Amino acid sequence: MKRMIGIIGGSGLYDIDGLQDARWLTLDTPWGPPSDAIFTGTLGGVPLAFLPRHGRGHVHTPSTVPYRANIAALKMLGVTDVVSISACGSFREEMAPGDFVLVDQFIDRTFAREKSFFSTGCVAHVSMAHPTCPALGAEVAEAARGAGATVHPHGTYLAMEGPQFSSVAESRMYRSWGCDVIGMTNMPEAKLAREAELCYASLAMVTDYDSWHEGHDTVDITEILATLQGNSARAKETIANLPARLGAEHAPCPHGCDTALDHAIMTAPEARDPALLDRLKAIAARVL
Ligand SMILES: CSC[C@H]1O[C@H](OP(=O)(O)O)[C@H](O)[C@@H]1O
Ligand SMILES: Nc1ncnc2[nH]cnc12
Repeated sequence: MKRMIGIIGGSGLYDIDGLQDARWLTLDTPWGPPSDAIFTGTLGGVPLAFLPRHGRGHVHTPSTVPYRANIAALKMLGVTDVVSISACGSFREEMAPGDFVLVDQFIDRTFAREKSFFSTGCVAHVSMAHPTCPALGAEVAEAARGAGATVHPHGTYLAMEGPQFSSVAESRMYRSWGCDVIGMTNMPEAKLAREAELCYASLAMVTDYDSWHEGHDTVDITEILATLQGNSARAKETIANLPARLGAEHAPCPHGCDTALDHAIMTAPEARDPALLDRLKAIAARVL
């Protein structure tokens, strides 16, 4: 099938350069409108859709980002591969501000968000044992290295509710749990991408040492913004490198991202809610 790259831009990344035939598309989904219009076009001959996660001007808090609408809108546009770009704090000395981390595991501590497209009348359980696509992630990591970034190839991301940052005690606790980085937005985004059978990779840009590091100030937004400004050119170059690495064809995912719903739906056909099924067609038509 034809590939379409979807980029979800995090804090500090509200647009991208170099798209051909570019236009901002306003879309609606069965879960309401996404965070903003979606910037679509082609980059290096590959169709690409860019969505600023918080909206242009940074309107949505991590809790109010319409995660379901964002993933549904990308799926409805024909996106096959989602690359999530985020700012994060670091729990590791060696994951220093300015470095990039290819996140491949999550601990989800968010609690005030809708986390599934499925619901009463159509229940589904997808696997999140391996929450990101290793094949897509490997290309994203190389694209970032090609942009001159120091890239750590693995990382466990603690997803916190926010919007306040962690206390020193929380920061130490997450570190003791073995987490590598912390942010407020990759969950439920990764879960929803899996439900929508999209390959999903998360590239997190370290902006600070959160609040555990005795040799550094506790995290504050001024430090984060300064690091983000320094990093945005690298993030944009990473995106520019992606089409050549990924190519125009999306082969069946060797890790099964695009068949995640094969055995996931539990609800008997005769017990399914027709109104919910109607909405679910936007993301799960393949199995309904
Ligand atoms: C700007 S600091 C906190 C904010 O930044 C990150 O957002 P994103 O993941 O969209 O880059 C973090 O998760 C918080 O939402
Ligand atoms: N320390 C931190 N905690 C949560 N989200 C972040 N985003 C960037 N730095 C962060």
